[in-house]
Amino acid sequence: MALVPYDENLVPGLSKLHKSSAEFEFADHRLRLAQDWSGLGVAGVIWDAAVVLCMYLELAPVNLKGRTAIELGAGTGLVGIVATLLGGNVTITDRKPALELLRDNVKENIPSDLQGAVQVSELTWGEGLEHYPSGGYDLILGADIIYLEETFPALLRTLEHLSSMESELLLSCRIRYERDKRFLRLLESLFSVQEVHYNEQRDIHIYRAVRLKGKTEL
Ligand SMILES: C[S@@+](CC[C@H](N)C(=O)[O-])C[C@H]1O[C@@H](n2cnc3c(N)ncnc32)[C@H](O)[C@@H]1O
Repeated sequence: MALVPYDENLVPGLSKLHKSSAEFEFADHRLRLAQDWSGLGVAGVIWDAAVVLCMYLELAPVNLKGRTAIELGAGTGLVGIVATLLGGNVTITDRKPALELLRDNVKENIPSDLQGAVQVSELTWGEGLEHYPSGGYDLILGADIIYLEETFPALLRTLEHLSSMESELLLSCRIRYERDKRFLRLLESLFSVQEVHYNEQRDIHIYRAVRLKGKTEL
């Protein structure tokens, strides 16, 4: 449950200019995450999709215990941190500029006995995928990562590379534009996609996807 959920409506205002922090309570832990809009833009703040995905992971029957998970486009790392606290072995990823803040947030919010269950690493969609095990993750997580049409083919390639027939993909997002729906249709070329949750207050959808049998080519 979020103690002080991030309010996206504040972004166009003063909060844009400053570094700040946001507090949450998830998985019986009090979390305090640093944000840095001025330095990192969209990667430096916590989006509603992340908060709603954490609520879903905590309350819904998503089993993380002992499972391998990877978070894509993690930004400040809230989802990956909560997934680790819920028992997952989690790789939290984003582009290089976001990694310093991510590492700081992981260090601050994951107790020392769980630090071995989490790693932060660079992953720009579609690049250097050979560094990540093909089909190597039980759970692939992404909050508010469907928004740049030019990244859609690389994002889909990344999801294909990371997933096996047994993997589960959970994507949370606000549908802002037609192009967001276009990505979901693209996703359906390789995955069976189902909406499993809608948070009306925050207008956030969560989609669960599993690989379609026999579909391996883009
Ligand atoms: C809207 S933010 C969401 C951040 C975080 N998941 C959240 O919900 O709070 C989008 C994230 O996707 C990342 N991103 C955008 N394009 C990317 C790419 N080509 N490869 C990897 N990450 C990317 C950004 O760096 C940013 O962290």
